[in-house]
Amino acid sequence: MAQSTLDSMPGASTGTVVVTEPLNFWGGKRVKPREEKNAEPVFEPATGRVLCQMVPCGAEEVDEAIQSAYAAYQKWSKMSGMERARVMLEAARIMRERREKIAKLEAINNGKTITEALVNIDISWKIIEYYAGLAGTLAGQHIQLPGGAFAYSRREPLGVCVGIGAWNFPFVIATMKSAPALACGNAIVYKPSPMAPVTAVILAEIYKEAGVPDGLFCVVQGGAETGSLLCHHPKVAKVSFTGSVPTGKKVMEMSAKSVKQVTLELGGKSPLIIFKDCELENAVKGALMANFLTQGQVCCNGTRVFVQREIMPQFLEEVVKRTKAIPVGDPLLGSTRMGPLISKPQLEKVLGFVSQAKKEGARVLCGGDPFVPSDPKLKGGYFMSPCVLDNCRDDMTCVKEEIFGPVMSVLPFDTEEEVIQRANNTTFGLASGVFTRDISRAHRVAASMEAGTCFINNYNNNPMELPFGGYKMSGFGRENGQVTIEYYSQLKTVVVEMGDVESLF
Ligand SMILES: NC(=O)C1=CN([C@@H]2O[C@H](COP(=O)(O)OP(=O)(O)OC[C@H]3O[C@@H](n4cnc5c(N)ncnc54)[C@H](O)[C@@H]3O)[C@@H](O)[C@H]2O)C=CC1
Ligand SMILES: C[N+](C)(C)CCCC(=O)O
Repeated sequence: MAQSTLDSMPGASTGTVVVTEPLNFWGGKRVKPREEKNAEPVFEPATGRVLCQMVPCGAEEVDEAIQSAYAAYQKWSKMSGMERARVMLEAARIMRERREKIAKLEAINNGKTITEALVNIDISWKIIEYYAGLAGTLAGQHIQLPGGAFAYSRREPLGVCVGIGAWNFPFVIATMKSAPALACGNAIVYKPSPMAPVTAVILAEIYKEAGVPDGLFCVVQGGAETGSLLCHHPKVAKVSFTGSVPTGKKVMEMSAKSVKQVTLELGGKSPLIIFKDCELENAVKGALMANFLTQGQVCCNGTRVFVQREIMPQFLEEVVKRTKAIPVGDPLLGSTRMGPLISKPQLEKVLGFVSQAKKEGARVLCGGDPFVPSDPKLKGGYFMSPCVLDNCRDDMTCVKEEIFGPVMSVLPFDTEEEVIQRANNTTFGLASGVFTRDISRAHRVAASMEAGTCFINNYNNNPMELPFGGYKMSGFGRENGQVTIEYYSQLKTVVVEMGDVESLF
């Protein structure tokens, strides 16, 4: 029964799927909600139809999940890195085998295109493979001390970690948090976004099938209240959060009460700087990749596109031509390149940013309107046409705030010095990008960016080998890459005396 939603995927099309199985997972199985009374409908963004009910977990359920994770942690943390790696590689293999079904369910729940969803699932099994590879390498140091004494350090897990995720990359975020956590010997309780609750439990089933101890990866459903129960629970050692800045601050505050470690992956308003000596075709493609993946709902998007004045006309002509040509529609069709936004309120919020931009003097070169696809079943979907805004100034709302939708703001600049200053004039600092053929300038600009990533001559290329995370209010801590091991483990120093104790007393 557990896998029936997934098993129905091959024949599923937009507007047909209803998910009825329980979406919580602990103790090695799906768990029905204790009471249904606070159930919230989850909508299929492409149709506006109800996909399933999300029933938030209360205090007792959260505690049950955490206790189950703790029991699993006791077993898992005693296994060697190589033993853990073997189980994780099996999980990666199963995930790869089911990639198409998982991608379909992800696209149905999130609205991203099937083409992108497949890339997301492929990133996910690669993340597990990557951390499986690191699991066997975890080690401490041996340090010699006077008189034959010595010390060594052990890299140990933290215990039960909590992951709280956003709705834009539901499966990737669950994997990005769980894979390094498990590689280091931790257990993890994961809370998906209430708007995208259906695929985290598939990940739980895969880990279970691969052979992790029951409880090692738990899923609890819920929103702010359930999230705050997790952040306050005394048995939780660490919280890794992906989402908005205001919620990130709350998570940090709550976690501070019991001194839990925190990783925050928050929002952005990243600059993409295009110099006149760039390869224009690539810069245009880069600007589209920086703005329109997952309907523009990506934290590291380069939404402030600074273009050197001399090439502005050519850049705009090309970028508008290509933006207008983006096929918007049914996310499950292979030819679609943009699906619906996550929700009606999100669509309204993004359209609101476009009208505000117009009021403040920006010019809409294309898009920015609600979009009704010709297919009748998509009439109730949350679609909009991708938008390019020209005539933007640094003080406009659309240039200062994270829109989280398919809206690119284009700004002219004259000199390198000026654009660096303007690019950094934001409280965010997640990513940045530069297009130029001048190799020295590229590295000079990269070094000047107050951001966790700088892409040179590309954008949004974030493979799992590379640390990902923010400067300034975009958060702290890193995900992906080798360094993330540091964020899911701690060092114990063991000091060994080989002679007699020299006492001062
Ligand atoms: N930069 C990013 O990665 C993201 C940015 N956003 C931005 O945030 C806006 C709002 O979207 P939301 O999904 O509501 O973001 P959010 O930051 O409120 O939610 C993210 C996660 O935190 C949980 N959460 C909410 N309140 C909590 C609390 N008090 N304690 C613990 N957990 C809590 C949510 O249930 C969800 O799982 C979006 O319109 C977008 O602009 C949203 C998601 C990701
Ligand atoms: C793009 N990716 C998958 C590296 C980050 C996901 C976090 C986010 O966009 O909210």
